[in-house]
Amino acid sequence: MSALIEVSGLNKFYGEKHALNNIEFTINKGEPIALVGPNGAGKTTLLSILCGYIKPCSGKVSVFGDEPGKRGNLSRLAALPQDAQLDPRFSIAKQLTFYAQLQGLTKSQAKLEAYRTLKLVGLEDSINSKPSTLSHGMRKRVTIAQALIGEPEIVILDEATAGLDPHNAREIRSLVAELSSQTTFILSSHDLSELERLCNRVLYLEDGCLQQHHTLTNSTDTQFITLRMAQQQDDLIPALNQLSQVTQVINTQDKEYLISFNINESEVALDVQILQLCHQNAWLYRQLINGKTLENQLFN
Ligand SMILES: Nc1ncnc2c1ncn2[C@@H]1O[C@H](COP(=O)(O)OP(=O)(O)OP(=O)(O)O)[C@@H](O)[C@H]1O
Repeated sequence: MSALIEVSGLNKFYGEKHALNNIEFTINKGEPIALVGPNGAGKTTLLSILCGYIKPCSGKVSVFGDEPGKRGNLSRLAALPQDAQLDPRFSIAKQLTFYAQLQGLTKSQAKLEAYRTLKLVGLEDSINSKPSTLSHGMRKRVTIAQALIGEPEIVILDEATAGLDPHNAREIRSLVAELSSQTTFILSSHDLSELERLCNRVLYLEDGCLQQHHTLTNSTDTQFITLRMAQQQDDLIPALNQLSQVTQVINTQDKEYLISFNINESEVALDVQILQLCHQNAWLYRQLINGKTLENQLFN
């Protein structure tokens, strides 16, 4: 598999501030990547370097085998900043047509491309609307359509669903999932459950350092069960600890328990035993997940 992005020994300073500290990772074609980290961790700085907006102080960064931002590669990578804005003066069709023309399409090709991308985000009926007549969610979808112009191979979406209602957020997630076979998405978000659903790999930045580098496959994860209850149950932890396969139970947050266990082939599967336990005690559970949630992978 060819690497689309290769980063090694990357450092970025803003004056005394060491914003990125010796970062190293590779992104291959067709694997959606999540970029996670607390405020000020260096996510925007890293994304800006990948786009070629700012230069690293040291290290190697290669995008499509070239320096980031190389002219010939500009249409191959699109980035949607968190605060992307539309021009209030022009219809969304005009704006997207203009951006498509900037990529070298003729006016008629560009119009078709504007229609194609607006259709992808479900806005083909609003094509002649000005941004002020659209809802916040619709405007966000227009900016995502803009990022998809010209079918870029890499699309960076910074907080693509922030501020959207659940319906709109779901539409965007479906679109990303649908396009992931042909487009490599890099998604930055504070919504870990969203990233968990969409991404195979996670880059976790903290204070400029790449702290963890996960692959979200369940194969390494089968020794954990995450149990979400309808109510906090004081008797639950002692009862779970009585089950012979269970090695540890952590109350990770309100009503959520992370259960570590050793598989014993001769016994009834642990998830079944846990459900029986809930049934016998009339404890209402909300969700049982085989494995750890992304949040628990990062923080527990
Ligand atoms: N232009 C700049 N000049 C000086 N310091 C900067 C500049 N841009 C970012 N920083 C600092 O570098 C660090 C990383 O900032 P960055 O914006 O990359 O973090 P982030 O992870 O994107 O944060 P957030 O989640 O809040 O958007 C922060 O301490 C920030 O204050």
